[in-house]
Amino acid sequence: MEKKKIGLLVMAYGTPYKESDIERYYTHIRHGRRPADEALEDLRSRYEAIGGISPLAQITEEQAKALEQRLNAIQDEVEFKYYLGLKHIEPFIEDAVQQMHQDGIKEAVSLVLAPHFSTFSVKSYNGRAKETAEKLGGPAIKSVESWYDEPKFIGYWVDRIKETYESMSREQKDSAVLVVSAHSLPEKILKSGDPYPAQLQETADLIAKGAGIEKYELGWQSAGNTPEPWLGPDVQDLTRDLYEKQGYKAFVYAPVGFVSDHLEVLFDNDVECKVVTEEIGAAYYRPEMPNTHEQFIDALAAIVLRKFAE
Ligand SMILES: CC1=C(CCC(=O)O)c2cc3nc(cc4[nH]c(cc5[nH]c(cc1n2)c(C)c5CCC(=O)O)c(CCC(=O)O)c4C)C(CCC(=O)O)=C3C
Ligand SMILES: [Fe+2]
Repeated sequence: MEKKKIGLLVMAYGTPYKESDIERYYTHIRHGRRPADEALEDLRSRYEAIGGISPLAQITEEQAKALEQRLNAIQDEVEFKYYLGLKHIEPFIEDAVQQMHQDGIKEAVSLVLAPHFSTFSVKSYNGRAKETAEKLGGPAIKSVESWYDEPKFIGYWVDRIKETYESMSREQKDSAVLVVSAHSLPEKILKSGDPYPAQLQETADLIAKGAGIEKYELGWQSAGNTPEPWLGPDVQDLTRDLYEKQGYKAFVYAPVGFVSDHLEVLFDNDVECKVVTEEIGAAYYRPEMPNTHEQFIDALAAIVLRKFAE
């Protein structure tokens, strides 16, 4: 008998596919307002600094494929079929839902490739998916809201961080600090009781406990360039501040709000934070991002199956 097909809607931020996509991508992020030339040039130069374009598009696709494969390997009741839905470039979330509908998919599970819930990010991804499905009359979508405390996801970071500390000299290890971070958001999210900061704190506590790390700090990164206040401390400022107050000799960055190698990590951590650690003469460490690591794909599979069974 043929197995029932279940849509696996994998959603992610999206990135320009080529240099000439940068302008329309940035315009989409800005809700249709074209960025000023200077801002556009700034973004272009950051992509330039990480090799011209981001590896994110390819990694996202590989993650979705690996997750589909894993889900179909660990159960044989249904067949999962992945659909990629991006926030700021095609295939958009709406395109993916439309495709599931056309393919006759009646049930789907949606997952955002970002662990922490916020009204700014995950809520809008899931909202766009559900709204499109309602308009079309299907599929029925079960949405994962957050997975910041999934044991296998925590386990991924615990293992990477342990490996990192084990690679250090005794002297570094004795004066090292772990900086756990996520993308900053405008401070106004706090007024509506957004769970985002508390979820990051919990991820950090779980990872530190698992890795047996006592010295760790929460940081925010990649804040937007707007006049309103954003959540802080920013990871660069935090690095300087920690060095001045505690004299740490090694900084280990775990940007756990992200799951792939992309601009925010390859530039905001690997270039910008590194500039600061070099300035103060401290060692810079940034463990590998989850990408398609087996342990991480396993974590995602567990999360999807649990949601599907609800
Ligand atoms: C919460 C959050 C996540 C994590 C959750 C999730 O993944 O959803 C995330 C991820 C990402 N953000 C990314 C890229 C960008 N985000 C921008 C701007 C913004 N992000 C915001 C929020 C988030 N962003 C916000 C509130 C703005 C300001 C918009 C405005 O109100 O104006 C801008 C504009 C220029 C700039 O500010 O740098 C760019 C280029 C890339 C792709 C990198 C690549 O291409 O490799 C990724 C994975
Ligand atoms: Fe962003």
